[in-house]
Formats: sequence, structure tokens, C-alpha cells
Amino acid sequence: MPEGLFPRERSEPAPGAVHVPGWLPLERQRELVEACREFGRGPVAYESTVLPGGGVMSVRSLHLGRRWVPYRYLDGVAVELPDWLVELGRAALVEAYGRHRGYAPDTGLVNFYGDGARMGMHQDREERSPAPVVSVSLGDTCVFRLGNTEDRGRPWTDVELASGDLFVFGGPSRCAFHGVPKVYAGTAEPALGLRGRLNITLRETGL
Ligand SMILES: O=C(O)CCC(=O)C(=O)O
Ligand SMILES: [Fe+2]
Repeated sequence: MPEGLFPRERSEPAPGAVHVPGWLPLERQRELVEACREFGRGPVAYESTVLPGGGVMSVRSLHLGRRWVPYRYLDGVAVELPDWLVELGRAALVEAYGRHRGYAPDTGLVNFYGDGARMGMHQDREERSPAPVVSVSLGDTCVFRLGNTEDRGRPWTDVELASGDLFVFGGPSRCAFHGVPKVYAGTAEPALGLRGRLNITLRETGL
């Protein structure tokens, strides 16, 4: 359980993967939570993704820019990825790697983890661009499992992602398997005004 007793330090759990705890101050987190609420008012919505086997994902997802469906990106865009999220992605890469190399994400995925939601081990591999994935967490703390590039199994490293944390995976970790096996319900800072966990990921599809 996250106890908040120990300072959480920046780490590089695998080559190309960088975790920056507490990257965003509370006020910025609140703005992002409000923006995620606003996105859900339309014209796109938070929806549970149905997998080809019939399973339904427990997270509810909203797509900005290019829309992902299992396991490809659709043509066309219902809602543009806002410029300020592109800028956030660039700032994230500068924070993680010292430069952003013209990072131009064209898809943003907002995942909401309500009670009991989790995400199985998978690769983000429908993009053609090798540019990193930027991930920002809001609300409840979770266990983020960063695996290897071969399969869903071990070796993996578990990292706790709390509200305001940045996680970037690029380079040799870009196609690492990863997932969210656990969310610690009720751990969000009450002042954030969010029950559950939100995760924003930015990617360049290269499509
Ligand atoms: O929620 C997270 O931290 C990870 C989300 C993720 O892996 C994805 O949307 O592909
Ligand atoms: Fe992913």
C-alpha cells in the first residue's frame, strides 16, 4: 500500500523508461482532471472497449485525435488533440530525456479506472512512429507493471504511479509489455476532486 512515508525518487526502471514522481503540482492536476471531465461532455465519450474475443475492458476510454480500436487506428478524427496536450507531451519528454526532438503526438487516450478496473499486460504497438509514449497519472495511485519486450511474463518491474506522476517509455522500452494490475482505491488527494484514477497517454501514430 502507498503510505506516503518515503520520498519517491525519479527512476529509470528500464532503458528508455523514466518515472518522474510528482511531476505536476496539485493545481495543474486539478486543471487536467477538469479538462478530462470536459472532454467527456462531447462530442466523444468515455466508453468501454470491447475486445475481439468478446471481453470488455474494465477501464473506460476516451480518444482525442486519432482513435484506436482493437488493434488499429481508424482514419479520420472526431476531436483534435488539443495543442496544449501536444505541449504537455513535449514538456514531458524534455523532463524525461532533456529534449523532445519535435515530438508531435496525434493521439491522446484518456483512461478512467473506476472500482476494480485494471489493464492487462499488452504492448502499444499499433503506431508506426518510434516516438515515446507519454503517460500522466491523476487520482488514485496504481501499480504500473513494466515488463519485457518478449512476452507478458517476467521479468517485470512494478512502479507505483501516483497523481501527478509522469511515466515515459521510449527507445528500447517503447514496445515493452505493460499493464496496471492494481489501483489503490481511495488514495487520491481529496482536494483533487476525483474518485478513481485517470491516465492520459500521448502517442505519435506515424500514420
Ligand atoms: O493506465 C496506465 O497507466 C497505462 C495505460 C496504457 O497502457 C494504455 O492505455 O495503453
Ligand atoms: Fe499501453
